[in-house]
Amino acid sequence: MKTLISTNLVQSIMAKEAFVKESVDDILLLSEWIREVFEDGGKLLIFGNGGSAADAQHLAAEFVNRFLINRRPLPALALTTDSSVLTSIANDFSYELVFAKQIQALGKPEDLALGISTSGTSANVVKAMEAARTIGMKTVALTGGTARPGGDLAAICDLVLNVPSDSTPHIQETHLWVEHLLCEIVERQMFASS
Ligand SMILES: O=C(CO)[C@@H](O)[C@H](O)[C@H](O)[C@H](O)COP(=O)(O)O
Ligand SMILES: [Zn+2]
Repeated sequence: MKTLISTNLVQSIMAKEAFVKESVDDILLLSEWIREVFEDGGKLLIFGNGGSAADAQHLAAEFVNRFLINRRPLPALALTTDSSVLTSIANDFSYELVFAKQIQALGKPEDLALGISTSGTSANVVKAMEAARTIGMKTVALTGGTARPGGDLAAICDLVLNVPSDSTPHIQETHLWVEHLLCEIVERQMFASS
């Protein structure tokens, strides 16, 4: 088990290193887009399944409450939290529409849709991105994979930050890392006095 621990740790670090090597410019670009959305009166709408649903909620909480700096609340909403909305859409229509219908209800052109999917192929995330595009929102995906980087989301999003790994847990660990990093960059750019 000690070998498993050290191997797992090395592979997790390698996933993050490979991601940064490929995507450092896109991380900075996304931080600029998020800052612009907040400064221009828009909001983040964030969604994903399973562990990525937890990420969506985690990230929204960092922006609405605070990350490292006490400052005004920033508008970010996870589309994964209202069980009445989620179950009624899934029950009456299909699970594929649970995020898309919320995007149609809440999304404005000045908003940014942030979809989180380790495969890039989850149909409900894809349909939400299509809905966001129709509204004229910026569309960004955090994804993973090596054979088809970005999966189905690659073709329909304005920006895809892909973790070049085939391990779902290590992709998720990298997503959480970059989500925290984005919070730190945006907070510093908007609120740090020095
Ligand atoms: O957390 C994990 C696996 O580590 C799972 O809950 C995982 O998020 C779920 O299987 C998701 O449904 C996977 O969806 P996606 O990342 O491919 O869009
Ligand atoms: Zn997980």
